[in-house]
Amino acid sequence: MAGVLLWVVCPKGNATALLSLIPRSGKHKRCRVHQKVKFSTGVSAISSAVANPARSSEEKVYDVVLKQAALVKEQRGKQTLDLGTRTETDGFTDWDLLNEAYDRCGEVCAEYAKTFYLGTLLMTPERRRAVWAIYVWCRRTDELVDGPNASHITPRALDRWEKRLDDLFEGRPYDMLDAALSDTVSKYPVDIQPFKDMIEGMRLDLRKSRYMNFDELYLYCYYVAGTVGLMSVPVMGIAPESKASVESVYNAALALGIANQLTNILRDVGEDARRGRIYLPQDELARFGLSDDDIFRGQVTDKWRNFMKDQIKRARMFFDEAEKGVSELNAASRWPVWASLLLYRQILDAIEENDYNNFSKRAYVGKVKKFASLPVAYGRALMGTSKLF
Ligand SMILES: CC(C)=CCC/C(C)=C/CC/C(C)=C/CC/C(C)=C/COP(=O)(O)OP(=O)(O)O
Repeated sequence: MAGVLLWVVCPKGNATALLSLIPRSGKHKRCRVHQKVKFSTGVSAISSAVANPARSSEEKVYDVVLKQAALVKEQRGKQTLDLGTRTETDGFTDWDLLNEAYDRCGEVCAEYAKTFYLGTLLMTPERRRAVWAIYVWCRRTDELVDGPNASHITPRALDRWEKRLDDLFEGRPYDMLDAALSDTVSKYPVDIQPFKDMIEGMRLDLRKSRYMNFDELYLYCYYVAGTVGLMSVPVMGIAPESKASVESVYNAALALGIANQLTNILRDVGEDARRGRIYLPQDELARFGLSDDDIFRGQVTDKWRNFMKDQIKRARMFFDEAEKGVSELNAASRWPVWASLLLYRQILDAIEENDYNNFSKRAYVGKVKKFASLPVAYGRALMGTSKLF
């Protein structure tokens, strides 16, 4: 996921430091999305599900959204989370060791996602370290297929990673980083499904290098990035004063993951093609008179520009959908989310500024723009709820 939240301003150069921590391997791409109902999002999936018995990826993913929302609602019904009262006899044994594990997660987050890390410092200490633990697990999972050992990764290795996940959810962590997550999932209404789905995304990436249509791509994006949004909401928390439905907040979180992944895909078209991978809907390429060969050739033509305009428009629609939900989060969680959203969204502007040459020019947001976004994000975070209900 790279970046789960994490992802924010994660200087690429820091990647190596993480490696020591993480089992590595192949290379995959995280998210992109959509089509069917033109520029649809999860919300529209409900009505289309009724009309169409053959369920789309969005409809299937929306079932997961509903399940996650139900868990949070159940938790909201209870008083407050009982945090910080663990003793040395329950669950994971040693309190000091657990604190050390969380600190290590924080270090990893600080190393790989600096801006996001800074934002987490505004959260309550309990939420902050829970976010770090989730971040680190996603990072490690991503590294399985995206790190230096990626070429050695097999479906069996992913099965073992999933078994480890089951164990940590049952309070049997394998190592200290798992122990931090194990503790987090015992305290917050975090469900295992999005974690399993992220592993499924890694499996998909091992066996698939083409996506026939947006529906297939959407599912991939959900697996590798939408899941991060679903994992984050229970920890970030919904503002007590929010009048939005829990489902709509989850839907916005899902949309942010999808938007980020689509952006990531559009930015990395050339890099992916050099690895033989095309994370763009084949039917949409054909509709614009483009084929795989055009991607491998890497010439920016008018056909390509028109295709890209359409793809960027879709990614922005997912960002728009996500923006509606940020102000429903707990006040202290909004700033890091806004900051990362604004920064990632600007990558789309950078692709335009590069005249759609995403074959040989990497779109990036310069330091000045990055820093200029931070006060904007802060200002938006101060604004209250609610555009969602
Ligand atoms: C909007 C609401 C209600 C909640 C927020 C919910 C959250 C935190 C959603 C974020 C989901 C997320 C961060 C998905 C990961 C997306 C992604 C493509 C990360 C890319 O990570 P890297 O591959 O490290 O990125 P770079 O290649 O740009 O370094």
